[in-house]
Amino acid sequence: MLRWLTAGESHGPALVAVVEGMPAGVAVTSETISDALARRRLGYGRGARMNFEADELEIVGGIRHGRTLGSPIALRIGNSEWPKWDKVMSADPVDAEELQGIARNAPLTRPRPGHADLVGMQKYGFDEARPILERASARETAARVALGSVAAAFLEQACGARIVSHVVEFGSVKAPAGLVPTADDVARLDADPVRTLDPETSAAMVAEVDAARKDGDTLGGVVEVVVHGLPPGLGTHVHWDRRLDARLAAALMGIQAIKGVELGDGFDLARTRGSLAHDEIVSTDDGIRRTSGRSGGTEGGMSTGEVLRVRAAMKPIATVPRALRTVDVRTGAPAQAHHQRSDVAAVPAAGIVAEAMVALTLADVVLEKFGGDSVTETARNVASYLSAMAPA
Ligand SMILES: Cc1cc2nc3c(=O)[nH]c(=O)nc-3n(C[C@H](O)[C@H](O)[C@H](O)COP(=O)(O)O)c2cc1C
Ligand SMILES: C=C(O[C@@H]1CC(C(=O)O)=C[C@@H](OP(=O)(O)O)[C@H]1O)C(=O)O
Repeated sequence: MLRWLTAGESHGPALVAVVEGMPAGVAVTSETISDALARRRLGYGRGARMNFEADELEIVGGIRHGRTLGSPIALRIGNSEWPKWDKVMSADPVDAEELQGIARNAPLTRPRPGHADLVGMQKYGFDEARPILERASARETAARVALGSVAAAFLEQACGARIVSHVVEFGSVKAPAGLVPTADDVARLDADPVRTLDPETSAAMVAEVDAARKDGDTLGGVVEVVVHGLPPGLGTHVHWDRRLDARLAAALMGIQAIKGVELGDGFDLARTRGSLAHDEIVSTDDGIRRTSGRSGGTEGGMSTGEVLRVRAAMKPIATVPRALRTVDVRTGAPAQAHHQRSDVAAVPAAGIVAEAMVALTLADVVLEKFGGDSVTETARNVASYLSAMAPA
């Protein structure tokens, strides 16, 4: 079983991530993890911070000479913003005079609708939003992506599964239906400003972001994560909380600003007659297969062995430049929500985070089913299961 945890604030010294339960022998280097971190910074619509901040990766433990050791893997991602925030975010008390005149220390008393500010202050007993937004911030997703890159390496080496994501909706622009990327499309998708397959759609999405920025507004969208090469039978029909689709939905819903998840054609299936909604089963030279992929690669809470396809809907960024109505919690008077530098949209980045969450979820499920103290052992167990599987 895989256990993992992240810690750290958006403007603190660093993010920290630990994963425990990863088998030994997984080939992974600083480059594997740094490349994943760099992919998360891509994407049209992100704010200034993405340009000047670097994710400073340090592998603290769990990997030696490019292979996991089977011990907990501990990663540190330094925030290069830290020197500007060392007083405001200091762990130890700072003299009031030292804080005076630091503009970024001004109390944030005008909570943003759609962010964690207000309810976080109410629940945790703070009179301003800084202590809440620091952890609610999706800066934390860098730590997940770092861990996700290790999980993705394990999946590929244990069972040949490869993960890719793409943007299928950005604001009101939709990618043409039926375009499903292969694992070899990753470089092409990463080179596209909005990580979508169709060039015309890409241009329209870029224009949509430009229009929102010009209007002082923000956007959301929908990303799809696609996994090729998963074995059938991950997850189970016997317990609600061990269904693969339920676990994927929870993992994706656990990403900041994700408000909807669907497996395969999800909500569209609800509008379709049964005769057209399901994936018919046929016998082929390649064994028993499905003729289509509407279910998204799960039936009865188990992977079918077909392509896994899961979508996540991201709401528009809450820090709207054309600030929304709120209340100044100091005075109770009507006010405009605070607005500092922010993303116009982060949909392409959310796709990379979604890949990481899917990788961590699938790695956990694969380890539950196949076990293994080394990745070689896991791979052997997968091969043995597949060779004995019937009917096939
Ligand atoms: C990659 C990524 C980047 C984000 N960037 C911002 C941002 O710049 N400004 C903002 O207000 N929200 C941003 N968000 C969304 C907030 O983190 C999120 O809305 C907030 O934590 C409240 O959580 P909730 O939307 O799930 O209710 C981002 C989310 C993701 C996944
Ligand atoms: C820093 C990241 O994303 C941040 C997520 C975020 C939010 O409110 O979620 C707000 C912004 O931070 P800031 O207010 O400091 O500009 C984003 O830049 C990152 O993804 O690395």
